[in-house]
Amino acid sequence: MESLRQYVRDIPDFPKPGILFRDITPMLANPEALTAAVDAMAAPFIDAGVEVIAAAEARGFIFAAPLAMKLNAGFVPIRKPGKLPFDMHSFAYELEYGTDELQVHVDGVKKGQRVLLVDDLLATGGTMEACCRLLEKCDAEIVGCSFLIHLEVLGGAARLSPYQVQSVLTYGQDDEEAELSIQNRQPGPSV
Ligand SMILES: O=P(O)(O)OC[C@H]1O[C@H](OP(=O)(O)OP(=O)(O)O)[C@H](O)[C@@H]1O
Ligand SMILES: Nc1ncnc2[nH]cnc12
Repeated sequence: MESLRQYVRDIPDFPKPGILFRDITPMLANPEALTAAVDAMAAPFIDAGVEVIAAAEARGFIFAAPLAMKLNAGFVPIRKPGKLPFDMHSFAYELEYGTDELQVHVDGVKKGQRVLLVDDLLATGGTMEACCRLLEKCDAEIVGCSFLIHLEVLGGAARLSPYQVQSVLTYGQDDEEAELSIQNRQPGPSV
């Protein structure tokens, strides 16, 4: 599965200075890589009795619908303010690069339904923690959280410690340091 890494492009200083952005658009553009990513995100939960996939917009949606179809589950959108038309639960949270708020319809998930939460990437965990809080307000049973990418150094997994957290690609301290040193390297003398 490490071969999927070649489809993740690193963009320094996006969307703010100091952020190393992990751009998954090359993976999305490749049919084999996209299929492999969805299959790997679903695999740990194939026999988990998942009834609903829930995910936050926008990048979470990309993986949520194919995972729902693969696991024979429904899909419940978690959206940013001003998008949902019916009564909703809300939760405000902090991001790696800002603050935001998420909402879900009060009847999106029924009491006791088994929900798998999905997102492209786990950084600080603020987004996924907000999603978990929203589903707890619905009295859902959270089966786990499935990510394509986990940025370990940002400590997001600890915020999700009550739940089973799975990721396909993990970027640790060594990856961050190696990539930062490449970005900072000065051109050497030509020989
Ligand atoms: O673990 P965290 O620190 O919360 O960061 C991870 C979240 O950040 C990104 O979404 P973003 O809010 O940038 O929105 P987008 O999906 O609309 O691009 C990403 O898709 C995750 O949802
Ligand atoms: N470093 C990062 N790269 C891509 N998406 C992100 N969302 C939060 N942090 C991110």
